[in-house]
Amino acid sequence: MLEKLKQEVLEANLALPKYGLVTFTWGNVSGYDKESGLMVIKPSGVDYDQLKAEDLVVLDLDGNIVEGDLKPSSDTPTHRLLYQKFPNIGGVVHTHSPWATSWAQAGKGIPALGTTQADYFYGEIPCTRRMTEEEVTGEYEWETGKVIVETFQAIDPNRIPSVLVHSHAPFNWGKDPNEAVHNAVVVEEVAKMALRAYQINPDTKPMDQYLLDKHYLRKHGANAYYGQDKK
Ligand SMILES: O=C(CO)[C@@H](O)[C@H](O)COP(=O)(O)O
Repeated sequence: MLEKLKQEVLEANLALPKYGLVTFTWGNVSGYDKESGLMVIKPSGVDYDQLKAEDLVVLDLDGNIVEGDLKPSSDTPTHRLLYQKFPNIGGVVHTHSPWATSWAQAGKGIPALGTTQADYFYGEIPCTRRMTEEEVTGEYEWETGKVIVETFQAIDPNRIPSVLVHSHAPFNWGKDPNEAVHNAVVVEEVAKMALRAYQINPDTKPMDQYLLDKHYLRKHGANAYYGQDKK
């Protein structure tokens, strides 16, 4: 199981430059196996074209390294907390993809303006509040996870599998690393489309609820959870 998860995480990290989501090493993907309680994440600062399965770091959700010689991604605490707090997810992606990061820097969520977003997100992709000086100077990456979880108190993370961290960049998730990367690509695309829509028409309004329902619920079902559309 762990070797399979490592391969999935390796391929998902290699997909980041392939889809234009990263510059240098500004991104990381992890995967989580609920049965073993172990996660696998990219090592910090390693170029994607140098990355090998044996470089990946295996940890438990308390942050204890179980396997791997390299330093885990600096964002590991954020990934850990999302796995602890968001049941059903098995993959997390963090990038500084430029269009979505522009919305995060502006402190604005991405409204659902069209069916491209509605096929993956049941509404607006939210932006967190600003982090306090105490949070930033404290256990920063852990506190980043806490601000994300706080943002989802009234939002179902299964139905909106992405967030923009204010003044930082997007975090995305899914049932596995591959789906998390897929969602990260969609966020970058809808971020670009939304900004252009507002440039064309500053008075652009969010899409109608009936159209959002049609596209999201047709694809995910009324009680969809990752990997198990409830009938
Ligand atoms: O958000 C940041 C830095 O602002 C990090 O995500 C880096 O962009 C990647 O860090 P490593 O995964 O290489 O530690």
